[in-house]
Amino acid sequence: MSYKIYVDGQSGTTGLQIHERLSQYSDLELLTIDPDKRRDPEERKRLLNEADLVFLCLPDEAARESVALIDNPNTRVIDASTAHRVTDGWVYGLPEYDQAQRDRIRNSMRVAVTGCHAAASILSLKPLREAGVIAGDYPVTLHSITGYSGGGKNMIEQYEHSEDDFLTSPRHYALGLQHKHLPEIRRYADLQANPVFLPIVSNFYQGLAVTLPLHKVLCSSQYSIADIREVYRRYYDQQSFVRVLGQDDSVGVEPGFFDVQACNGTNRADIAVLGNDDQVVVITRLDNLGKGASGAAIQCMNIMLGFEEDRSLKQ
Ligand SMILES: NC(=O)C1=CN([C@@H]2O[C@H](COP(=O)(O)OP(=O)(O)OC[C@H]3O[C@@H](n4cnc5c(N)ncnc54)[C@H](OP(=O)(O)O)[C@@H]3O)[C@@H](O)[C@H]2O)C=CC1
Ligand SMILES: CC(=O)N[C@@H](CCC(=O)OP(=O)(O)O)C(=O)O
Repeated sequence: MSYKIYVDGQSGTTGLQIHERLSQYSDLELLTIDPDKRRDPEERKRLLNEADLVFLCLPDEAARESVALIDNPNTRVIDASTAHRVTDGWVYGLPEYDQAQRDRIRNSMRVAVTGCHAAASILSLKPLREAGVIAGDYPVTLHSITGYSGGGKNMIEQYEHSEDDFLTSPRHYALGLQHKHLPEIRRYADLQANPVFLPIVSNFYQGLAVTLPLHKVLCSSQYSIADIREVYRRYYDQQSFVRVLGQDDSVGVEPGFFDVQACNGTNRADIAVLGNDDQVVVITRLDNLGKGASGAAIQCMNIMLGFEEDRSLKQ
């Protein structure tokens, strides 16, 4: 059977990448909208209801509008926006979250793909919470360094076509500590309070790394750095898109420096446990446009439609 697929927001950063990946599936029928009508609710409604599965690659408000336009009970939705990630009736699109998540995704009509910062944060936090290395009231701090494509078309335009000097250096943002990914991080890492989360956007196109400091005195029992690495190893043992870096693995091209862009072009997340037996940091990197957006969305589609999970995705 050939499924009909529609990408709402097909000309945006994430939409274009999903389209490109879908063009490798000769057994799917891609529905496309006339570019002049791409914001026309009537035309979008027609396509949304004709499709077996739709990707929403839109700002949050437009994603909510698309969902409201769907009245075909058989149309399945994969939403790349922040709109539905902690909404009842939606499944969180992170297959590696726990043992049951793939089945939840497979059986769902509504899947919300993770935020890019959130994916790296939750992949770091969940095994530690599950093993009891940190408790739910652990005071979590997260820093995320991201390429500017994370900000979509407008930010790409700003970085690539402006002469402004301030864009040449890294910029902290979300300074009110209320970034839109906090609700999903808090819920899926099962934390009692919001982490202190501070992202930093820098002058490179794509790639992201979240740093989680672990203060050993605050961890529930005395885990060595090797024990912590082992917790991740065991947790992600069966996951082809998560790699736990060993003590001797290189984390960057140049010794002593971490490479934020090493997962670019893949759907992989790398987790590095660094430091020493007194102080540990966990750094998780991924491609914000891959595992952080279009790659994750395609991975969810593969699961939902019964394809090989890694079809068209690089590890
Ligand atoms: N970039 C990234 O790394 C990530 C992005 N996301 C999320 O994915 C979603 C899309 O992001 P991204 O691709 O970066 O954004 P872009 O700004 O690059 O693209 C947004 C797209 O949405 C379209 N659009 C906006 N408003 C409407 C509307 N009312 N009706 C129909 N179409 C509309 C735009 O159309 P037009 O061509 O007319 O401007 C554009 O094609 C967002 O929710 C974003 O937060 C998620 C994870 C990572
Ligand atoms: C650099 C930059 O601005 N990045 C975006 C994150 C992109 C993303 O993951 O957005 P969604 O939550 O909508 O999926 C931000 O921090 O808001």
